[in-house]
Amino acid sequence: MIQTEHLDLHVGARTLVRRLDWAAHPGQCWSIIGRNGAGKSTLLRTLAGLRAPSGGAVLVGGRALDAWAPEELARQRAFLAQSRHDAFAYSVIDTVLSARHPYHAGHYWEGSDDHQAALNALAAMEVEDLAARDVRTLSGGERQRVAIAAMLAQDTPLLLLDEPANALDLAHQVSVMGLLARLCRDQGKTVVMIGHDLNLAYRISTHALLLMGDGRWHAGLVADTMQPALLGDFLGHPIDMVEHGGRRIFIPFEASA
Ligand SMILES: Nc1ncnc2c1ncn2[C@@H]1O[C@H](COP(=O)(O)OP(=O)(O)OP(=O)(O)O)[C@@H](O)[C@H]1O
Repeated sequence: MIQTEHLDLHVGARTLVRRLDWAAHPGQCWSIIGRNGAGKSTLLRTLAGLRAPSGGAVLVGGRALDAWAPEELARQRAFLAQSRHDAFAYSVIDTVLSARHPYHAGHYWEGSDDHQAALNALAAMEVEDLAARDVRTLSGGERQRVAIAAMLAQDTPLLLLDEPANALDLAHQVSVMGLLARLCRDQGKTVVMIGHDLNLAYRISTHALLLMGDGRWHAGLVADTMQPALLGDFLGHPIDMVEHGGRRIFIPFEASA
């Protein structure tokens, strides 16, 4: 679905990612893991086509990103940014309906199918009762769920999400992550997301991409990559792990007080 060939990412004099050869296939759910400033958001924005690579290439469906027309690409991948600023008084339903725009080149696009798709997405995120609200009046967690609903309404095979669990309470973190896992497992979607919660990432991801922030990276199945020694190395902090009821639980070591 998406792959990189010898991808380099530089910011200023720093190399964040060096020669990344990586691919995410339908049905796979990838977590990108690394410490603050390691380059996770820069990489995700590059995968979305919002930032040019410093070297190498990103391919979606086997075609270089710049070979896709913007509207065509918007039918292939949806992107959830880490933060957003709402300058205007749009309603929640209009915000989600606007995600249907790629399906209506040059035509009136608020057809009944689109309304249904938007309402279904709002219901999946448990925010259907907010449909008429001005987005500027929503709480942080409600706004995040509306943004994810818009991604669902965009109905793309590839979803790129920068910290989807941001601002969500515990119950919604678990339900949103569970939904993303089901989209991969049951509908063959490809999910690539950034997250700082290792336990949540391990529960729902099939694969992980670890970034060191100095060019080095490590990619593979979660069972192989999400190992305490490797995670501790990439996160710059020692991590312990316990197996409990078939689950792995990661615990950061704490110096005794
Ligand atoms: N335009 C820019 N000019 C200079 N430095 C930049 C620019 N954009 C990003 N950086 C730097 O590149 C590094 C990577 O940033 P990025 O946002 O990708 O990190 P991240 O891994 O997503 O971090 P976090 O976990 O804090 O969200 C950071 O040190 C950041 O300050």
